[in-house]
Amino acid sequence: MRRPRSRRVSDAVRPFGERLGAAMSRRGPLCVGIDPHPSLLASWGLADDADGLRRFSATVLEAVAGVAAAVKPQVALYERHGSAGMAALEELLADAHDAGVLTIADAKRGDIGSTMAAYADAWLRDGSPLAADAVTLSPYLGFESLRPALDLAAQTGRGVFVLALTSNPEGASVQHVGQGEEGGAVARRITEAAASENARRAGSPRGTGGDGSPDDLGSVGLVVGATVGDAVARLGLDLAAMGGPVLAPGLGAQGATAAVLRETFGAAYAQVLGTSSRDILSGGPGAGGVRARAERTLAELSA
Ligand SMILES: O=c1ccn([C@@H]2O[C@H](COP(=O)(O)O)[C@@H](O)[C@H]2O)c(=O)[nH]1
Repeated sequence: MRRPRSRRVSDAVRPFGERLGAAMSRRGPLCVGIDPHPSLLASWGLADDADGLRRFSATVLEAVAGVAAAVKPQVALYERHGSAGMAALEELLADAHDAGVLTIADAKRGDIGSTMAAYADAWLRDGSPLAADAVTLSPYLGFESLRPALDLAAQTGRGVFVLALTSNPEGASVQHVGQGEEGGAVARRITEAAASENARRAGSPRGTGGDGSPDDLGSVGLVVGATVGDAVARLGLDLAAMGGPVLAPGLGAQGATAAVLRETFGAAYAQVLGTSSRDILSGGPGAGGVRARAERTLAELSA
């Protein structure tokens, strides 16, 4: 039987950027990805079904609740189980909320405005069964097509992470286009659009506190992979001026290290939330093994 759900309304007064900044100051800059791949479920001795997802998710949450600033469930890995998988995701989102851990739904949504409003409603509306603290968005239909999500997130104290420079090698074929031309590369234009959005919402420049603490972050963040090498500098992405958090996947299984992350982001490092999934999750099946890997990753990111 499903247990009663928490209401999961936003705490109205505090925007996502502020809440994430506080969590990063308190716990450090780690986001743990919850990616229940079939191979991981098997190595944990769990069935590749909704019950397996539930047990996996609950163990990871228990393991990292006091360690990670946020968790990032990979929606596709719940969606592949249909409605039962999505119910398991709903439970994880509610449990994380109750445990005081911020949630970033990695759904990579993006569509024409009218449909975008429905995606926004699903992930960012108070009382929605799938409401998370933030959701990842794809700007391939144009940054402005994301308007319904940008507006609803601002209204409900939630956040978005817009794909700018993804961690996969194929991303460059789209995201680097325009480099050297007036206006710059696609990734730079997305970064500038996010900067305008954060500045408009704040009414004043946002950014880090200047003391290395993620103070006063905006609620519109970007996804920039930990594996992008010198592309941030080469394409002229001004992440400090962007003012929002930077979600950086690619640690561990995709080859990036904490040292690489520091080198890649330089002055904007205080805004960076490093995220790792498989490398930490392979510490299971016990919560202790997952926690140990999360603590090790956090120590490296905080060193
Ligand atoms: O550019 C991106 C955007 C999202 N991801 C997602 O992050 C995790 C990474 O998992 P690892 O096991 O740590 O490699 C996964 O859910 C991706 O879909 C990304 O890797 N890169």
